[in-house]
Amino acid sequence: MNQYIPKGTAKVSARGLDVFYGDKQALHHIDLDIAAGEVTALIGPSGCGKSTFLRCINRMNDLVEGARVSGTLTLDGNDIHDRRLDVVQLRARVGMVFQKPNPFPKSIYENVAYGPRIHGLARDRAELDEIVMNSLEKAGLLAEVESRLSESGTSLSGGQQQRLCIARAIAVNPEVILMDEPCSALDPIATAKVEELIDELRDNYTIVIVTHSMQQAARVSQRTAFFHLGKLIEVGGTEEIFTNPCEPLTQGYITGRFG
Ligand SMILES: Nc1ncnc2c1ncn2[C@@H]1O[C@H](COP(=O)(O)OP(=O)(O)OP(=O)(O)O)[C@@H](O)[C@H]1O
Repeated sequence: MNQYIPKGTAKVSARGLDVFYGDKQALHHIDLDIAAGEVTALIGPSGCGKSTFLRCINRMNDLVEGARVSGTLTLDGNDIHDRRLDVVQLRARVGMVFQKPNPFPKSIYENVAYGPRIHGLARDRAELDEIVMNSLEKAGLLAEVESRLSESGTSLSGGQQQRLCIARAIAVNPEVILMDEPCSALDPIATAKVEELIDELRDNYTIVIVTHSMQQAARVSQRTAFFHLGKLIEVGGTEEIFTNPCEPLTQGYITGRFG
């Protein structure tokens, strides 16, 4: 198999990762390293386990009744299933952006201020303001919302709401950002803006994105991992995966023979 091992230490590393939902095994013995400062795309047909893998990284599967994970998964070499690990802290280090933009029914300002406030990241209102403004700026949204920070987050367009959710994730200084089909509810222009943003963010964050769009994976990622029926079939440089994959299954998927 085309096994990608990053040159530096992997930011996130899975070894022999199995995930079960009740009796059903959703992931089989996944070995995958995710490098810092890159965008890694997870692709594959519906139900192949992409979202399941993504949700392991911030232990969102803990919230799914009957879900069971075995094998090892590390963040900076530390086991994320260590009993002593604080899951709230883990989810601050590993932020998540979902398929459907899900701003809180609060003001634009409060959407971004919420995380830093509960994590005690600002000493006073001025510091909080600075975090909110910086996060909106990094998410490419500040110019559009600066004059309406007290309006509801839900009053924004879908694309703006998704960038607000990205600002909300950034506000707690994450190291990794997980994105589960972040553009599937957006029109092409909003999608292009989010993709541009992903490219800008990769200098400072490790990004893992699940996408059904191979064009999107090709545009935004440097590494692509192809899953099929709960197994990792192949991982490699994105260009290589899309032009010269090693595995016939990958070839079949990228050429649209199944999926
Ligand atoms: N909460 C759950 N309870 C039971 N089974 C689940 C649950 N979530 C996912 N599964 C099953 O696990 C397998 C992997 O699902 P997952 O959502 O990870 O796949 P996916 O590749 O992200 O699919 P899609 O592209 O359709 O979102 C599927 O067979 C799915 O039915």
